[in-house]
Amino acid sequence: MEPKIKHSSPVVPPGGRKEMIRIRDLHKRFGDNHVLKGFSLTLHEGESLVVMGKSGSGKSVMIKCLVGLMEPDEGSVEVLGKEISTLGQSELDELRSDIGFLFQGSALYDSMTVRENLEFPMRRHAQKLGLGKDTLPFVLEALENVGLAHAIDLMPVELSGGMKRRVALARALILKPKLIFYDEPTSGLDPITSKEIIELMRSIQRKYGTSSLIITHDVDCARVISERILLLVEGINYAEGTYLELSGSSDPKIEAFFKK
Ligand SMILES: Nc1ncnc2c1ncn2[C@@H]1O[C@H](COP(=O)(O)OP(=O)(O)OP(=O)(O)O)[C@@H](O)[C@H]1O
Repeated sequence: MEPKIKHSSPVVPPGGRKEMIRIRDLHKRFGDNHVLKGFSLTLHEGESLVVMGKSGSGKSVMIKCLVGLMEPDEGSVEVLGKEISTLGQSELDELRSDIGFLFQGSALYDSMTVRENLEFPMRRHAQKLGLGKDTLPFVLEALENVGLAHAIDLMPVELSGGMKRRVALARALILKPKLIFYDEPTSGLDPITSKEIIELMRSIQRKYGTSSLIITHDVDCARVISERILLLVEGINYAEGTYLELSGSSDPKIEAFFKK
């Protein structure tokens, strides 16, 4: 029997869970290159949604539209109940403080210690968060969450690739964001380190109930971390379902994602 997979249709919230992200009928073109052709996505509160798509399918374009770095040609993009296209710069900045980002390459500041790297996003939002001068307890809690409290005074050059990724994860989480976006969280890591990062993402997800949007090519990451997977194919949300539903599909366009 074919698995039950939704094709190109918006998802009904399970049990009426709050919608943290709601994208509807998103279109984005660059000249003749029509990248997103009516893409829709819903992320519910506390959910881990994985988006998979081939290289060049428009995953980064979708994320940029989500955070207001790119304007959609058509469609609606709501994050935490706010329509992105209606927000001014200061409202966008405020919204971004509720979002944690873990992007490819970790992007730590090489001239700052681990502690300073973690303090950086806190300083930017200190007023909103009502933070005083003593950021150390926050930094320590964030580092303890990723098992790196002992590395607080090290420089990025002294860290392994996996440690850098863990520090970047701690930094993404230090403001206890409502939402976290992961873009290829395991790219460039060996299989054992990838597994460690995936496990950390899972434990943090459980501890804080953060809603997560994860972009990945890594099938193991998708299997372990996702409650739901959405496949972006030819500009639309081609299929969505659980890992088991999708990986058991005989549709060649779906099968292609799960072949090892
Ligand atoms: N600013 C831009 N100007 C013109 N074309 C762009 C721009 N940004 C993205 N594109 C095009 O949009 C398409 C989707 O790009 P995008 O970076 O979103 O792909 P992706 O799915 O994130 O790929 P990857 O997995 O390789 O990172 C590509 O054809 C790309 O060339």
